[in-house]
Amino acid sequence: MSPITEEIVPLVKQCDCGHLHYDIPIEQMTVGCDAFEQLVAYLRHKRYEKVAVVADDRTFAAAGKSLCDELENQSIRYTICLVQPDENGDVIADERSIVQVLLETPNDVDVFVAVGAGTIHDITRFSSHKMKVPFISVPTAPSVDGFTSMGAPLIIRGVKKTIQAQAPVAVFAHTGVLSQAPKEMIAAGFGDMVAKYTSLVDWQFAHWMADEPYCPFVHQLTEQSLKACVDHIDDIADGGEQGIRVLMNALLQSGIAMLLMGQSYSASGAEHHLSHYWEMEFLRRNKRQVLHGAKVGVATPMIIEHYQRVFWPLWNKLEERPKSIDETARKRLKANAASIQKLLESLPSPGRVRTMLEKVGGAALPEQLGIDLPLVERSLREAHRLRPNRFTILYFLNEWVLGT
Ligand SMILES: NC(=O)C1=CN([C@@H]2O[C@H](COP(=O)(O)OP(=O)(O)OC[C@H]3O[C@@H](n4cnc5c(N)ncnc54)[C@H](O)[C@@H]3O)[C@@H](O)[C@H]2O)C=CC1
Ligand SMILES: O=C(CO)COP(=O)(O)O
Ligand code: NI
Repeated sequence: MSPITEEIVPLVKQCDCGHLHYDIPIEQMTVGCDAFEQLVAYLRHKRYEKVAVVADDRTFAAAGKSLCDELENQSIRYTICLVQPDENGDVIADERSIVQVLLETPNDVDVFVAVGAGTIHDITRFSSHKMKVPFISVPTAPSVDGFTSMGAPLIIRGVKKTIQAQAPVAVFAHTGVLSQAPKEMIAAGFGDMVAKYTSLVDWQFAHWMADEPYCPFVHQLTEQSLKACVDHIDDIADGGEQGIRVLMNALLQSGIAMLLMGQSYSASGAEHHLSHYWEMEFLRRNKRQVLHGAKVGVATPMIIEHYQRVFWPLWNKLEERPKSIDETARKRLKANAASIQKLLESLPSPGRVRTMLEKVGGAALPEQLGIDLPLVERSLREAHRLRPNRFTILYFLNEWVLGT
């Protein structure tokens, strides 16, 4: 166990929110410079003899090679699958990558080891789950909060869908590898955390307005991770060991929060839907991908702005638009009016979020990432449809109030 899971497990047992919480299958979580030695000891302890390492060219160079050397030295049998990039040079968590992993993995494998960032993890998470084999996580960059979650956001026939699969049985994050990761990936990890400002607001709103399952403990875990990153923004911007540890632990904890719900409510709201929409559009246009955390980072202040400029004035006038929402929704809005107002007021200003993103070396505006204004505007009208079962303020605004 790790300090994170040691603290969380007993608290989950006490949680009385009334919702099912998934068990945390993660037996060991190491964030340190001896991560690879610990991984080998774990493999021995579990008697995992046939290991399938999944990486891509870059993550193999960053960590896979030295990990495989260690396996070799310890006479542990392994195969390597280097997932191929697409025509644009991007490794994508899609059908082709999954089939490659399934084809290149022996049927009698004991355990998978995902050596990479978010994409390699999701490919491995899904493939290992389908083969009914556990997987071990070796993050190569603190770029997303998906290492410990159970969902695999995949591109299937060009559409980004999240399929619940499995969480890793152990995580071995090498601090030496993480601090050598490209600076943009560290900034992206911070962006994925900043996105929790709006995802948590959307989640709370969804609970009040649409009775979506909600858990205050999971909310608190996520908020705590966000706060740790904001409080240590200078360390994260420095890129030193202390900042990398804070960021990585926050990302791992937010992933566990998702895992507990078996859903990404806590970590992914309208800002993520914009990002997914842009990602799909870039694939259609054959444009090089932009890091997930960079996209959700710039989408966060945009969503805050949109809620303040569009939702708030309309919400105040809902009484004058009797046809726009039904009676149940109107009653719920009335009952929660003060809380919703407080919730929106709790959000930081868009300017403050942009300043934070810039401080860690990230982009603050979509155009800096090559996301043009017409695409931004279209996504604000349509992105919520990517997740028809995920209620957000954007969903409410577009489907219930404006009827777009
Ligand atoms: N499962 C979940 O709950 C979550 C999944 N995600 C998913 O994760 C994906 C994005 O993952 P990211 O980590 O942003 O990017 P990524 O995994 O696509 O990696 C981007 C690039 O960075 C390279 N890279 C990774 N580590 C490196 C290192 N140490 N040195 C040099 N290059 C390195 C990779 O080879 C790749 O070319 C998206 O598909 C997103 O939807 C994001 C959050 C949560
Ligand atoms: O990126 C995520 C959390 O940071 C999860 O995204 P989904 O909601 O698309 O699974
Ligand atoms: Ni994310």
